[in-house]
Amino acid sequence: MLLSCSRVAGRLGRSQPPPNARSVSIGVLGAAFDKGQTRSGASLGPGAVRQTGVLKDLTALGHTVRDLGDLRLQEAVPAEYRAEDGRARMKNATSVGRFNQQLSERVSSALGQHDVVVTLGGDHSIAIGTIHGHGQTVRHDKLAVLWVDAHADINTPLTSDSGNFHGKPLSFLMRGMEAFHLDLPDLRWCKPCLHPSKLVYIGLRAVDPLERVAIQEFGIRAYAMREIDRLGIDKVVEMALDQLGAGVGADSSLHVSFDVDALDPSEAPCTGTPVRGGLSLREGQTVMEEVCKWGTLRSMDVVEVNPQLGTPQQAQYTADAARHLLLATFGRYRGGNAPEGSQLPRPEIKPDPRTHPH
Ligand SMILES: NC(=[NH2+])NCCC[C@H](N)C(=O)O
Ligand SMILES: [Mn+2]
Ligand SMILES: [Mn+2]
Repeated sequence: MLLSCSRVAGRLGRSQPPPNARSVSIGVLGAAFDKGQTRSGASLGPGAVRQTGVLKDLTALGHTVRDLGDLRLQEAVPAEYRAEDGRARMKNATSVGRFNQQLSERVSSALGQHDVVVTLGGDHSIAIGTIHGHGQTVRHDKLAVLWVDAHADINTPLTSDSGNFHGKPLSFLMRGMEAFHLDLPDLRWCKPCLHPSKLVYIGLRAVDPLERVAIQEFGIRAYAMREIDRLGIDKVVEMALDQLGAGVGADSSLHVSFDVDALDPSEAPCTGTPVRGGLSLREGQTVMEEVCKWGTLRSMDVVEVNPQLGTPQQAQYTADAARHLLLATFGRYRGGNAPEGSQLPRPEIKPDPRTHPH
C-alpha cells in the first residue's frame, strides 16, 4: 500500500490541522447497482451525484480527485436461482455476489493509490464490496465502520423475508454465509471481515424487531434519533468515533457508510425506503466534518440515491444533499465558508404514500 491512513495521521500529528483542511488524494468510484432491492433506479445514483459537479468542487478545495468511473455488472442477465431452489429466497444473489466481488477488488486496489476512496451507490448492498475491499488492505482489527442510516441493515434471511440484500449487508460482513444458512456460491469469496465492536450506528429510526435483538446480542453501539435528540449530534459523533477507535489519538482505518435515507425525506426525498423524522442536512454535515477531523477516514460510500423516485427537481435536490455531505467530509465548511450552489429551491414535497401511508 502506497499510503495508509495511519501514515496520513502520523504525518500530520494529532495537534496539526486535520487532513480535511489539507490536500488529499480522493478516488471516486460509481457503483451503478440496484439489484440489492426491487426498485430500479439506484444504479443511476452515481450519475446524478456526479452531475451536481461535486468532483469539480472537491478539486476546487485543493484535493486531487480522480474519477475511477462506474462499475456495473457486465453480464446482461446473470443466472439467478429458480423459485424451487431455497436459495431463491435471497433475490439476485448471483448479481449481488458477482458485482460486490468486483467492487471489493476495485476498492482495495484504489486504496493503494488514494488517501480516501469514495463510492457512490447504488443500493446499500454495495457496502458488502466496499467494506470487504477496505478490509483487505488493513489488519483485521483495524477496520472500523460508522453506519449512518435510518435502518440497521443487519437482517438475515431468517429475520426478514424481504429477500433484499440491501437490508442485510452487515450480517454478511460480520458473519458471512453462516448468518445466512444458505450456500450462495457467488458470495463465497466474502469472508467475515468486520467485528461487531468495530461498528457504530447513527440515525436509526426504522429497526426491525429481530434486528433489535441482533444489535443487543452483539453489543453493537447504536445512536438512534432519540439519542441524537438527547445528546446532540456533536456529542454523538464524538462518542461514536471514540468507540470506533477513530477519533482523537486513534489508529483505526475508518469506513463511513452513509445511506441518504438517514437524512430526513425533506432533504433527500428520492430514496427507496424513506422514513420521516430523520437527520437534518446540517446534522449529516456535522457527522462528516467530525469524521474527517481525525485523519482516520479511508473509505466512504453514499448510497440509496434513486433519481427515478420523484420529480427531476427532487432528484437533483437529493443528489445535491449527497454533494453537501461530501463537501463536508473534505473540508468545505470548516472556517465558515459559504457553500456555492447551495441555494437550490426546496422542491415541493407531496405526501408520499410510502412515508404517509394513511
Ligand atoms: N439500505 C436500506 N435502505 N435498507 C432498508 C431495509 C429495510 C428493511 N429493514 C429490510 O430489511 O428490508
Ligand atoms: Mn436506510
Ligand atoms: Mn441502508
